[in-house]
Amino acid sequence: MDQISAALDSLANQLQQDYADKLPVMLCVMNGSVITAGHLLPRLNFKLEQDYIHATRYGDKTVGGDIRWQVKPVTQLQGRHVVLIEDIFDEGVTLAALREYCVGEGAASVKCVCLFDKDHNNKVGIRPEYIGLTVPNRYVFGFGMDMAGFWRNLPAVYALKES
Ligand SMILES: O=P(O)(O)OC[C@H]1O[C@H](OP(=O)(O)OP(=O)(O)O)[C@H](O)[C@@H]1O
Ligand SMILES: Nc1nc2[nH]cnc2c(=O)[nH]1
Repeated sequence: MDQISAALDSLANQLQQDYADKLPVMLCVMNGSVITAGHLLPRLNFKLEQDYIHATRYGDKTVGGDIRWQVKPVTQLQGRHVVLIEDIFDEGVTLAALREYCVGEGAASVKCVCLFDKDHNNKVGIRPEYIGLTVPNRYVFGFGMDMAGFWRNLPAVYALKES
């Protein structure tokens, strides 16, 4: 928990430096990022707009599938500096789709702040601009991330037992 807290402080400092004068739209990527966003946003003391976007590809599974779009943001992204708030960067498929969507909506810039980066090389190519901590290449849950739909509420991060 101390490590998570320190990582959130560091991410907030970086965002503070880069976005204080940009009136960004911070998009919480539902569902997993709700806890990350809830801890990160109060650490920022500049004017911003907050909204959410909901795309998912894991559902109750531990392996990702096709992206399912659930909700697109109500806030107009045209000409805006968009910051996607993510809990975990795994293969990068979700982030690639989210970026493409925001660029397609005419965002002036799109960057991503992500609390956890999973340690493996099977990534689609893009990376979040701001990363908090690295987690091992295991299915993890807690701090917003689910285990078969449950345990998002755990205050720390746990790894599923390897079979
Ligand atoms: O880099 P990727 O391999 O695409 O995986 C990362 C995505 O997976 C998780 O969402 P998930 O689809 O599990 O939905 P959830 O947030 O509702 O749990 C997480 O919140 C990211 O959005
Ligand atoms: N809960 C959870 N969701 C993910 N989405 C992509 N990787 C993961 C993971 O390790 N855990």
